[in-house]
Amino acid sequence: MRKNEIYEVLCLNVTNQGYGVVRIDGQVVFVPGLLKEEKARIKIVKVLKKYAFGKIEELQIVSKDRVEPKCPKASQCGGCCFQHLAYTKQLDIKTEYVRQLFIRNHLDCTIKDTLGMQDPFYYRNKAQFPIQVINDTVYMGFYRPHSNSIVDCDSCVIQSKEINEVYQFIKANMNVKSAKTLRHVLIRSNVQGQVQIVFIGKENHVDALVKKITESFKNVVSILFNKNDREDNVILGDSYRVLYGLESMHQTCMSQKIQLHFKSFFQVNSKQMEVLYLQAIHLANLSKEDRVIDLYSGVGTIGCVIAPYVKKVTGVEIVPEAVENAKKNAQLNQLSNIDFVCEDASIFVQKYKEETDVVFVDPPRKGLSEAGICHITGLHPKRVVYISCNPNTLVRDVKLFEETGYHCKVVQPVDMFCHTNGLECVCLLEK
Ligand SMILES: C[S@@+](CC[C@H](N)C(=O)[O-])C[C@H]1O[C@@H](n2cnc3c(N)ncnc32)[C@H](O)[C@@H]1O
Repeated sequence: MRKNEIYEVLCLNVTNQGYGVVRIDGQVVFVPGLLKEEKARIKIVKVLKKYAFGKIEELQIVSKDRVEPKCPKASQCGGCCFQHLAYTKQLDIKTEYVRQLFIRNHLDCTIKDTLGMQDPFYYRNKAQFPIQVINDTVYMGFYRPHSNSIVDCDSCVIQSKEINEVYQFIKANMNVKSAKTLRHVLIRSNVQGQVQIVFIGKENHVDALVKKITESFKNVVSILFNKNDREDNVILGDSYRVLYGLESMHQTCMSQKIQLHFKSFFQVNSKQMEVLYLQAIHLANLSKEDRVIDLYSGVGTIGCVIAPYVKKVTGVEIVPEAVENAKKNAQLNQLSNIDFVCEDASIFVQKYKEETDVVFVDPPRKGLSEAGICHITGLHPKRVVYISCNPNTLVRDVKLFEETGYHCKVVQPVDMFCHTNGLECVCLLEK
């Protein structure tokens, strides 16, 4: 097989990344956007040792599950790889992906169907728009897949309406001088419709724009400049200046008030966050006698939600601003049985000696370390509830838990990231 060759193919399956899978002379070829049972004329664009990539030239037989993407840029932007597929089928692909992962790893547990959204659009409460200036023209939008070039977008159908409105205003009023010193604009919204904006870059030339924004939008409650002159891909720098309002905004989770610093983590889908945490609480089967550890606690969202049902919660988080928020959130919600520690979670569990009934873990994508798992199981909790945004590291870690005598009973996938390849899972591990 060679680059630029044309083939007529039948799509056998779709991966969790939205790539159609075809076989040509026994070799696997991945074709972005092609759906199961579709026939197409494809062009080979890249040939590697074990597989190749193709692109659709002409669709000859179209799947009944194909839908018109709501976003005109869906096929160019790297954000949504499934907008062309009926939403219920997206959920099936996500469930099947998790099921196959567990089967391949010889893990015998119940994988439930993915819980999706009634309305899977305009759900995100956080967007990071990259900015570039090319030939004195400002480009803002999202990165193309596997690239640093920007697909210029005027709106995004998975971001909240408030984020879209403020983004469009910023884009329309951004001049070349300001844009040249910026890398990203981060915009967050909450369920009350309030908005926080963080301009990220080398120098602050946005004061005039900030004035225009605050004159035009009463719901913008916080604007910051975050200095980032790093050469790598890390979006936020260390130092910042508040340009308007405060450095935190408020969110809510299951009627708990959550103060959120712009550097702190918060689930990007507020509705599905509640679905996920309800599942986690259900699996944890909490009682008033339970002493709970909430590892990777962020701004204390899970801790604050479960505190009324248990004896005591200890949250552990590494980002100092998030821990500050978490302590404030305990006060805001009048919770006296919860405290927060600013420490690396695996170091904390290594030293911790107190009786523990339930451990919640909600780590970043890379999951837990082997030593961390060993120290968690060394506390002999009755139940571990593992929330994960990466099914691959979840499976790896579940295998390690199983080696120590904990058994994974059930995994519940929740679609937090509709139309994209992201997926959140919550699972219960018990002795
Ligand atoms: C997926 S978020 C979960 C946050 C929180 N449970 C929630 O629901 O909002 C992961 C959190 O782990 C924190 N984190 C990352 N590495 C850590 C470590 N080594 N020890 C403790 N916390 C860590 C991050 O700052 C982030 O707040």
